[in-house]
Amino acid sequence: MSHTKHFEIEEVRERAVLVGIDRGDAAWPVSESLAELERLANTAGADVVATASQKLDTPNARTFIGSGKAEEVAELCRSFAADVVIFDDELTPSQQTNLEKIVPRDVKVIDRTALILDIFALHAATKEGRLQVRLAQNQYLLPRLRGMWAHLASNRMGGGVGSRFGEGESQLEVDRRMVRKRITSIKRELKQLSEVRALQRESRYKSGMFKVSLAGYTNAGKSSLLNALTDAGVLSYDKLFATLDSTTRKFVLPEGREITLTDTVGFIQKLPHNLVEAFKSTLDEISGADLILHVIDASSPEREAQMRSVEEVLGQIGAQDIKRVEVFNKVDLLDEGELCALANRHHDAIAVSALTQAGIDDLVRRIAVVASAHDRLVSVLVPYDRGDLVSIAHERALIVREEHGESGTRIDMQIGPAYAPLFDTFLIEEDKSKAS
Ligand SMILES: Nc1nc2c(ncn2[C@@H]2O[C@H](COP(=O)(O)OP(=O)(O)OP(=O)(O)O)[C@@H](O)[C@H]2O)c(=O)[nH]1
Ligand SMILES: [Mg+2]
Repeated sequence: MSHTKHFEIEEVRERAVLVGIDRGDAAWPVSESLAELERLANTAGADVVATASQKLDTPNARTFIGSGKAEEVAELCRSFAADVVIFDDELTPSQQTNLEKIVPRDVKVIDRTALILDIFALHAATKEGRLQVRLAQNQYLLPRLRGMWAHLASNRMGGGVGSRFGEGESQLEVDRRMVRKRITSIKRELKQLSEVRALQRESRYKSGMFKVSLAGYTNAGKSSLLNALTDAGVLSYDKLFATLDSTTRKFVLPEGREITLTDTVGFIQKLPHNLVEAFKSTLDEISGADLILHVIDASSPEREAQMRSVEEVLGQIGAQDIKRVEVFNKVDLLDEGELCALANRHHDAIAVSALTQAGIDDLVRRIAVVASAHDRLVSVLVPYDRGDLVSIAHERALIVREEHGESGTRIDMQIGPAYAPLFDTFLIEEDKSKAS
């Protein structure tokens, strides 16, 4: 696959030191958070050579960690010939500057947010995806711009070369203005693309098809599950954020009803706010769904905390009221006892394995139940010159009984609210007790 090659060819792996603070959070122990940061670093092309953490309730305003700890990190960089220090939380611009003065020259200091942005930039495949990443990158950059040309400023004051642009304006102001302009123009381009996407969604909506979105923590197996259901051939990868662009596939439920399934970008704890905003139109695929399959890696030790952070992001994008089914994936990695405990804790959930296909039928059945929850139960008599309606019934409804009589085809069926009105003129009777 060309994607794999891409990683092999460009591999110049950097040596990274990871730094986290221990806030005594039982749900996300610092060790787990750093383990995740290591996976992010690996995905971005860095190997972790050393790790440091410090117990702290609130970060140090100047250097994030205490100054003694910062010296220790600098020492680690020297001993392990590190190229980069990666902090597990977002640094303020001044913390970043101060830390860069403490670590050896040429060692970069970055944070989790910059790392995630980097991975997104590596994996963005469509025009919209790339624009969304560039928007988030520029928004991240804006407050972090420094007067890189500060040493020239004094020369400029005295006139001469380089002093003639933007009178009275420092290089920093020029840079900021440029980045702001770039942000505006990216936003404009994105707006046009999102209008196109909205139209596509609209036409899918008008088609009345039931829309299902797969959402969940990164690496939970959303793409694998879409592949298991539809042979979509979506890239699934043991890397974080393998999927950035949503893929929509048509899926036919066993009863014959057609629905759409959409794979989406994964979530992560401490997801940069800018990124959520920049990916708004991609995330609209989730907030516009009729049903969200919340895909969970059942084998992850951080499973419950991951579920909570997904719920949080779903709230941020206004998807909290959409019907949701929890799908525990990778159950092939659990033993009997763990499976029982899972079932006890989450009664309503479905356990599956995209790998072995276990539980996939249960999942499809559950989707079918939810898709038919708003159906009307009707009996109609369709005249023989309306074969078009009979086809619609076959494709979109759940047929209970079908008979060919003298004056037409009698169909007893469960049909969604989007299609039912088409049959109103041929209605014989309706069972209102089914109304939901
Ligand atoms: N053992 C096991 N591994 C699985 C299963 N489903 C997925 N995986 C593996 O988990 C990894 C992540 O799978 P993906 O389908 O790429 O996960 P994703 O949720 O789409 O991830 P992102 O797109 O990065 O958010 C891959 O290495 C898969 O092979 C499963 O049921 N069992
Ligand atoms: Mg994926």
